[in-house]
Amino acid sequence: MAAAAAPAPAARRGTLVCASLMARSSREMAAEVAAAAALGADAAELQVGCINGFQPRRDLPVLLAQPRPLPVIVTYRPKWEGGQYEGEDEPRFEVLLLAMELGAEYVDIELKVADKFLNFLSGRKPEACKLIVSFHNYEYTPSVDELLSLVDQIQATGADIVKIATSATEIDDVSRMFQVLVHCQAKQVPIIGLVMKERGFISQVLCAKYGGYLTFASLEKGKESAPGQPTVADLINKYNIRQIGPDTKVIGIIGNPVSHSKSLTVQNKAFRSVGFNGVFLPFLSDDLVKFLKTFSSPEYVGFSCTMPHKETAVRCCDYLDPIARDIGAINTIVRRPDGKLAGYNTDYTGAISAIEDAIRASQPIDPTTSPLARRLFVVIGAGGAAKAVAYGAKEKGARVVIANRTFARAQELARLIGGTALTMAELESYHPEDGMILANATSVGMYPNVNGTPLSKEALGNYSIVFDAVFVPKETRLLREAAECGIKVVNGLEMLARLVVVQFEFFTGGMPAPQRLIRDAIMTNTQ
Ligand SMILES: O=C1C[C@@](O)(C(=O)O)C[C@@H](O)[C@@H]1O
Repeated sequence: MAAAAAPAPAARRGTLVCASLMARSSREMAAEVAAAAALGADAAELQVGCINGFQPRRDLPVLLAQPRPLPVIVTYRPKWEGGQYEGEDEPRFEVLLLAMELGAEYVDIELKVADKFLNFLSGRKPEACKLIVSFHNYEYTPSVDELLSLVDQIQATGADIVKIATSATEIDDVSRMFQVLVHCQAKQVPIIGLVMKERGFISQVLCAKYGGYLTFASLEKGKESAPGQPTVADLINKYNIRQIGPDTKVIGIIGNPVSHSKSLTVQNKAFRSVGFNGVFLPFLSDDLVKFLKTFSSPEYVGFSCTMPHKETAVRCCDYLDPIARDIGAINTIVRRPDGKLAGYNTDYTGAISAIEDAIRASQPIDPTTSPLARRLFVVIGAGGAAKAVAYGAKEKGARVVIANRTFARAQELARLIGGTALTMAELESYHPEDGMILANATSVGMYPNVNGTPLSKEALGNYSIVFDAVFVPKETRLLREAAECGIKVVNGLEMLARLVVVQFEFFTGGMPAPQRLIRDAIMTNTQ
């Protein structure tokens, strides 16, 4: 999105969090409304077509009985718009009218039949009930012009609230919806504008930044009414949607996959703890170049890059940290105030400082020099992570040895950094001196292949420290066997905790990171 400016604070009201409910009976749905209220939702959408054997005169009074824990939207979606109802329009209109008469705060009607519905109502809509006129596209997101024309068509029906829900085929689609939200905000048109499906996820959170009237959420995982919907609890507790406003800075992790990343929980928690007005989101994207072009406005201040973008990211930056340039991979991008992108590699910082700290904790060492200086440092692997660890160790003055299954790649990396290469067979008996450090920078041993290990237990006895960049599981087979040999181990979470701290400081423009909180969240959080 070429810089859709966020609306002025004064024009903004809080975006409502609405639990969209699809229970099979009216009692169950009424209980879910109460559960949604307990989770902190502001409203509930009652998808009455999901109720088995729905009998409006029996079920609506149950659902709309006063006092109600939350204001409700009554939706009775026909099959032709992705719902369950298969009959004629008129009986459905009768149900919506009954819902209005029973005090529903909102009723949803599809754009296609909105005029017909209003004719049917002929003035019988109670003043207090707001009419949402909705349009859904379950396949794609139209152009901005087409979306704006839909807004006009919906407004022309006399709708109180415009609702447009489209689908994302790529994350960039969402930016068009944001432009529509901004346009409507300026014109004071209440709009629910969301992009469904996994790649549209950020729209459900960031609509709060762009003045969306309401966002939908599920009561719990598995109960989504639309693909890619967040839970009420995640919107409120993980993404801090109540704190999101026009000035909120946007940060996130770009990659595929990204939804597993611990950074989502940890960075948002850390932002909240220091009062930083930012939100950290999953940017599920296969095209980094396009993503950075699309989300180029100044409030998108930082990005964590993960697979498969760490190398492409180097080419996207206007400025590169010198070591990151040597490594040829970055995992952190910061947008500078002049709009230029700066790239850093915090993987190597995280890994190297985790190992240094472990050495410092076990022996008194001159704090002015690195405890890695002059040590023999063996790296297993020759990919991006290995490059980062090897460059980091070299920079600290270690003598670096690279071992890799494909020996030619070990030789190439060794040549690049000025080290030595070994075959994996040679590594088994490699023991030129005591006090060596071993770092696994391959994915061997990572979940689900937890039985894998890059080096035999017998060979581990040659080292005084063993580090594993793998952090799922926390204790890999390599680390377990090293510990059994009495060797000091450093796990990948130690690296992650440190790299996330550095990323936090980049993303917040230098705020001191809440290190204890980040560490605790990384060590305990299972996601
Ligand atoms: O390896 C990692 C972890 C990470 O992917 C995450 O899930 O937080 C983020 C990356 O920037 C980093 O290099």
